[in-house]
Amino acid sequence: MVVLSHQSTLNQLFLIKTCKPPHMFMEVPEVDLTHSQAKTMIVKACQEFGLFKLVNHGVPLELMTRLENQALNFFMQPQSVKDKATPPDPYGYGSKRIGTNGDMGWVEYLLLTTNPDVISPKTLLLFQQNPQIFRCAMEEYIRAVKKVCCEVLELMAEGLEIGTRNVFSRLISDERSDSCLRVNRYPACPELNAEALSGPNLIGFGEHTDPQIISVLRSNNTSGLQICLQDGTWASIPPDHTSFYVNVGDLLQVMTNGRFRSVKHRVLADSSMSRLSMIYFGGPPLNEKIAPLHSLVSNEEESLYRELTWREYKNAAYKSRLSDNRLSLFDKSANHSEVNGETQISWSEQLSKS
Ligand SMILES: C=C1C[C@]23C[C@@]1(O)CC[C@H]2[C@@]12CC[C@H](O)[C@@](C)(C(=O)O1)[C@H]2[C@@H]3C(=O)O
Ligand SMILES: O=C(O)CCC(=O)C(=O)O
Ligand SMILES: [Fe+2]
Repeated sequence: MVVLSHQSTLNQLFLIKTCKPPHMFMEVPEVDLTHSQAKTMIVKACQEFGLFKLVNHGVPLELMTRLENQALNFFMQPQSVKDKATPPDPYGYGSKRIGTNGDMGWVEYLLLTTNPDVISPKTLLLFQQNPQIFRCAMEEYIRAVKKVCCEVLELMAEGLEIGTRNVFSRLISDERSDSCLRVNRYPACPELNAEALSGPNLIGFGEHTDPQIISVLRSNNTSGLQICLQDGTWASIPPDHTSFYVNVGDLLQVMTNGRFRSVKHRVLADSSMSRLSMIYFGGPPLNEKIAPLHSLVSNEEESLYRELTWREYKNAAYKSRLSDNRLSLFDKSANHSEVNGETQISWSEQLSKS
């Protein structure tokens, strides 16, 4: 058994008994944003994996590292200083606790809204040393990543042969778009070293799908991200600090009527290197009605999901545990399913009763 230095019960919570996959998963689809066939490659990847690596995206490495360094400056402060920062509600600084429903991970993070009006006073208190430099780095990064995100969403619409090119991107470019930026730091955990190849792993961020439309992730060169493949096995994604990994979120699965997979993913901590990731979560305005697009549904019977607003879905998601299947709430077939002649009470019904 792995003996963690502090031996706290808390640490035990983060251990899972899977063996580390021996190899990196090298079959992750790679899409060159400037390639003439990018739209076809994106659609294929989103159907098969729900994730792809994006290269030639045009965002300068310097912009990424500037924000990364600002975040590291923040994380390197003494814990007592960080603990005085805004607790995540949901925005702010958090450590080990993810969300408010009991999920824990070997991670500390900043969760920030991308809406500049909301960024201002409260969040800026987090960055005591030089708030303006942090703010500037963040705003420039968000502007660049949002542009890439919209380009990708337009290629998705084209690839799916939906007449309206901006059917997805308009939801993110809308000034009321409810998007956010998360910066996660997974500290190295040397205590894992002894049994690194066969022993249990340390969960940095437990398995989940992202509730929004799309997520654009950039990390340093430390591995840890894994996706769940269609056969249920976990595959380790090779890190690349110059590229983005783009993954499908729940709302995009709904809008594409299940053609795109909102991919289940998780992060494992490393014994020797800390991982720093920055994820842009593209969400629509809160009042936006989300439903399968008509052009992707041949008749009403084939529509897999009922209509929802992002507000409704977000509220439900934030009441759920990380690994819950939140989409079952809006899955027409799952809600009142009968198994062996008995009506199953779905997770959503349990939720509304609680
Ligand atoms: C346990 C939770 C954390 C989370 C809100 C939730 O109740 C379920 C979804 C979680 C998630 C996953 C993707 C993003 O990291 C996130 C910001 C989001 O929108 O949904 C987190 C939420 C969070 O950390 O507050
Ligand atoms: O930190 C990472 O690499 C991924 C984290 C993640 O999936 C999330 O914050 O939703
Ligand atoms: Fe995620």
